[in-house]
Amino acid sequence: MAEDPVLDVQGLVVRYGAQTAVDGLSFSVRRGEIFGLLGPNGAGKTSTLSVIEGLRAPDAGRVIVDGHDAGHATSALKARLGVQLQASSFQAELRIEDITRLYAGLYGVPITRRQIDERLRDAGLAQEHGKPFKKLSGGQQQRFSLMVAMLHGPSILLLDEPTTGLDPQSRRQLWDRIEESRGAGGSVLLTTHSMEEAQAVCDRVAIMDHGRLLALGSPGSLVAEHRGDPRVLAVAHGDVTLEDVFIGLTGRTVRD
Ligand SMILES: Nc1ncnc2c1ncn2[C@@H]1O[C@H](COP(=O)(O)OP(=O)(O)OP(=O)(O)O)[C@@H](O)[C@H]1O
Repeated sequence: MAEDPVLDVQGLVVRYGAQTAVDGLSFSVRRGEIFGLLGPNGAGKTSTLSVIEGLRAPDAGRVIVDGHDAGHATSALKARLGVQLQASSFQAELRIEDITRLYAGLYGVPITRRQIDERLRDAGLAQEHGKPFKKLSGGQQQRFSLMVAMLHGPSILLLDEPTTGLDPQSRRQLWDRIEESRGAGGSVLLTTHSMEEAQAVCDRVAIMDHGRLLALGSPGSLVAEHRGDPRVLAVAHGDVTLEDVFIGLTGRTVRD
């Protein structure tokens, strides 16, 4: 029998006044899976994440995170979620070892000085432990925020465009760390505009637009399934790629 998914989104609807941002979206993330939520600007990805995070109540449908209803943002729900904070959320002047202690306290995870050193070392930040957050490079800041998001051993990590703005080296390093978290039994839901990234790290992806699901499957299976689609062939240059499938299904029009 299939295991319960770590995240189950069923018939999700999110509205802002008269505008429907998410329009009956359903998908689930399996345990140990890296799942990519893909869509053009304004497709509804961030709105979906905000319900999963318990920041917004769904207007319809339901979201279950590791057995907990995200519609009731309880501490049990928050304990199951790892949310990567934006750089601007961290206290820029504080040393990163102190920020680590602070967040461990917020998450209710007792942490010793030695454990802080270990966490920072595992994130490749051993030399930086005494530096204020603002003195870290962009790649170091991303690695640090990923480490903080995982301090309490969440069931699923939510990463909203985790590698935007990183150089190729830092991007690869972050991919390695995302894959390591799967090795440790964790699950990941990430959004990205990089089809290369989706292809490299995601076990399965959902392509959405206008709040609706257009396609779901492994990157390889989506390419195989859609390689004969005239909309995809019309945009392909040579061998059909995931990006061709994405543009074929969502259209060439640039979104605001
Ligand atoms: N707080 C809000 N108030 C009103 N409309 C909103 C709000 N947040 C998002 N929207 C609208 O809802 C739609 C979906 O936006 P959302 O941010 O979820 O998309 P997205 O897929 O995350 O886009 P992007 O890739 O640009 O981050 C858009 O049309 C957006 O303008």
